[in-house]
Amino acid sequence: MSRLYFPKDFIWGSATAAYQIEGAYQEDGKGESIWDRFSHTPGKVANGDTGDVACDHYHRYKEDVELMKEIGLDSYRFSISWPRILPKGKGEINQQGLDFYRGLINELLKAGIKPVVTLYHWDLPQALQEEGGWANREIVKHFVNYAEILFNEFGDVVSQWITHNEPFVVAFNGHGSGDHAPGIKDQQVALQVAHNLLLSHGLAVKKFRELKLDNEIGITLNLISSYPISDNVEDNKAAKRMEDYINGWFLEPLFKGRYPERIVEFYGEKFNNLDIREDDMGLIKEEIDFLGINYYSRSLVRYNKDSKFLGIEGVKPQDSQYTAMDWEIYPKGLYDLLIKLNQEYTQKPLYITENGAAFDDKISEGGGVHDQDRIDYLKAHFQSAYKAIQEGVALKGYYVWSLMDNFEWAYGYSKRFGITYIDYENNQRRILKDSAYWYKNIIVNNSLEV
Ligand SMILES: OC[C@@H]1[C@@H](O)[C@H](O)[C@@H](O)c2nc(CNc3ccccc3)cn21
Repeated sequence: MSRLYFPKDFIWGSATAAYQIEGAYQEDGKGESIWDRFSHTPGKVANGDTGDVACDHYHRYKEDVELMKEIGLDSYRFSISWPRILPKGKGEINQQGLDFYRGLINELLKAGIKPVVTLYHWDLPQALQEEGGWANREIVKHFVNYAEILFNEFGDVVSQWITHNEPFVVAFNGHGSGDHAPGIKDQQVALQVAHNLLLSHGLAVKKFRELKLDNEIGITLNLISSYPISDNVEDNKAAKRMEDYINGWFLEPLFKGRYPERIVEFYGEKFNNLDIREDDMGLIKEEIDFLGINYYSRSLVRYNKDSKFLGIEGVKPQDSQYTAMDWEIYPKGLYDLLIKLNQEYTQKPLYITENGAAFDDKISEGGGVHDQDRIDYLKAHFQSAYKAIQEGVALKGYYVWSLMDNFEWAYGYSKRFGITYIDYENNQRRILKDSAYWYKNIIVNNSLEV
């Protein structure tokens, strides 16, 4: 056996999001979010699950920081709930909301764990949705107002800020397919939402720079590596369209100040109808300090002239392994993605802000949770990250999704991504899974045994 040693200042962390773990959905002045509304709408979430209680993190955050300390995390990535801070999305500030996050951050700092804050992880205040939400360009100033409140409140204790988590999902799952809140099914709206999200990101970064804070700011994108099933021209073009659809639509504006031409042509009138103003692309391209990457799996495609989705048909190799989300396990895709980002987009610091897998974890008779499949998944992806670092990619940290099992959006509590098991039938009891103990050893040694 040999050991792969990561750079001495490499950051090992874990990540969560407010709506997925906090619960206390109506407590201490919190306003309604679009996910409160969506999850309470019959038929939207598996088994009628909601985030009303979730992991009850709102009341158990001190216990949860103790878990992070036991695992030995260097850093913890979490999101702040906009409606906890501004119940109506704007106007009056809810001091109890600020107090909760102050308490959490204080516990993290006492434990020597770096707080990394995601400003927006999908839980828009419902009151803003009722004014059009992300489809209404007015939202940009409300987001910047919200961000400025947090920059001023926590700018001296937060290590890094992430403006948005996965604008692709907010736009296309929330406003295209409609399987995420607010459940709109309109590609034209989805494209406008994507643009307004990017614009809000750029203006929040601009505000951050004006405040002259000495921490860092970036954005997190869900990115894939896209491969053709054959080397024929049409399959290759289909794979490129897939990459432009998921990756390019956000990477190109953020780093090159333009939308990817291939897909712009495909969108045609829907693109021409967008409200894009003269300075927008320059504002979106405001320089960031790092890029966050959420990687879970690859995309393998073939051209299908009858496919209404970009002429693309997904392919699932029979000899591959799959997670409980039916996502192909493909660690090489992480390596290929990191190399491509370094070569084609940025040499800025990169962080894996999410990587992990859902498996059907069970509590064993001995009381432990033996999730060897998750250990194998993480080990293979850590090896891909290591290889990319060895080849010069400025990968500075890795956040395992997730610290604990949680509310998995439209899947409710049916999918478990955590390195900590949540026993929903037993008062949300926390049980560190074998993967947590395995991860602890990686962190202590800052190396991977292979
Ligand atoms: O699905 C697991 C996590 C989810 O719990 C996080 O909140 C979210 O940031 C997240 N993003 C992805 C990757 N992107 C994705 C989003 C929706 C559908 C399919 C993939 C996976 N995950």
